Amino acid sequence: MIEVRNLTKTYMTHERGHTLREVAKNLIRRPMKEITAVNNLSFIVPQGEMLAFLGPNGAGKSTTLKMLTGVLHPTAGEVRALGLVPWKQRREYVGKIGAVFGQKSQLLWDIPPADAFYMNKAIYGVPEPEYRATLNELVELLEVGDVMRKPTRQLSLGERMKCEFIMAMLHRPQLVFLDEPTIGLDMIAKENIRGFIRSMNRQGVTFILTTHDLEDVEMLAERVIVINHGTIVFDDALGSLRSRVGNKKSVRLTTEAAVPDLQLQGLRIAERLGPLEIEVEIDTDLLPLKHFIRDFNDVYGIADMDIESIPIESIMKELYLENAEARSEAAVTK
Ligand SMILES: Nc1ncnc2c1ncn2[C@@H]1O[C@H](COP(=O)(O)OP(=O)(O)OP(=O)(O)O)[C@@H](O)[C@H]1O
Repeated sequence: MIEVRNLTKTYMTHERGHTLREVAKNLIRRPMKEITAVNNLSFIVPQGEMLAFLGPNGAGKSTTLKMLTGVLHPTAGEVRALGLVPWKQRREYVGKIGAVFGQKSQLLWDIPPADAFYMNKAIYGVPEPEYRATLNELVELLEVGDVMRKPTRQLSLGERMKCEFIMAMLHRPQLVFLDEPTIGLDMIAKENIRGFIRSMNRQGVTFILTTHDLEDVEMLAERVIVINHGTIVFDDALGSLRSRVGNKKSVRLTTEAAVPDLQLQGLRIAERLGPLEIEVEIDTDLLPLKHFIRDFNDVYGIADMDIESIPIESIMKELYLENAEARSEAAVTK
């Protein structure tokens, strides 16, 4: 469905200079600097997949998405999506894809979503019976029958996001790009939107999701691609992201005696939350939980304890840091 091969994008920007002298000099002759935002990306997304495309700020996600949606021309490489080259066959391509950007609205502030939907019907040339059937299905799924006739500016953020999804899905796109689709929503609205995405995915719609909300990723994605500095640092099933860091647990403890700074294999003190409260990270392959609990109880007295799997946030942080360390080592050996 989507085939990306050696995709690269470099931007040319003006160098500003750091010192006053440099800034003054650069006013006369502005030297150019090349930034490689996306560096030789290759991956395939099969039809019906729910892919999370993640990375820290500045990793190159938006640049990649802009090329995949046909907004930007790449510097090098190829993309074939739905049988088309996005930036070359843009008109035909946009008729087949959808996009929801949590921070950008496709609705019109002063008119009700119902009217904006009708406008989209005309833009995409959706025949009346198909439009009615799709609209009814989506309105029922998202429960927006009443709200879609109010002016958009009167809607709550949750109601508006549901309408944004209807707007994006009315022409029945086979491929949908989501950028921070649940940003700012409360838990119930988030769950509604996620349920809707899952039900569309069950109908065969492919989703590419970019987000900094890792709960969205855990609730939705089957596969995760992580990029950093424009290159892929991870591409596998969501489950493998967890197993990558081994069998680690996060344990929050309240003890009767203070726990000193320990050097114990398989244990890392992650945070001191109070004089008798700490959070530790345990690699259970090196330090089995039952040994940890027995020994800690004997020495410090466990008054209370909470054990959880390492949150996906920590796994991602580790992945980003690992990559940064590898890059700085490579820079030193150059
Ligand atoms: N139009 C542009 N001109 C010059 N540099 C750019 C331009 N757009 C992006 N960049 C640079 O390219 C790199 C990748 O940016 P991009 O916006 O793709 O990252 P991102 O992963 O989407 O980040 P974020 O999560 O913060 O949105 C950054 O270093 C950014 O400063």
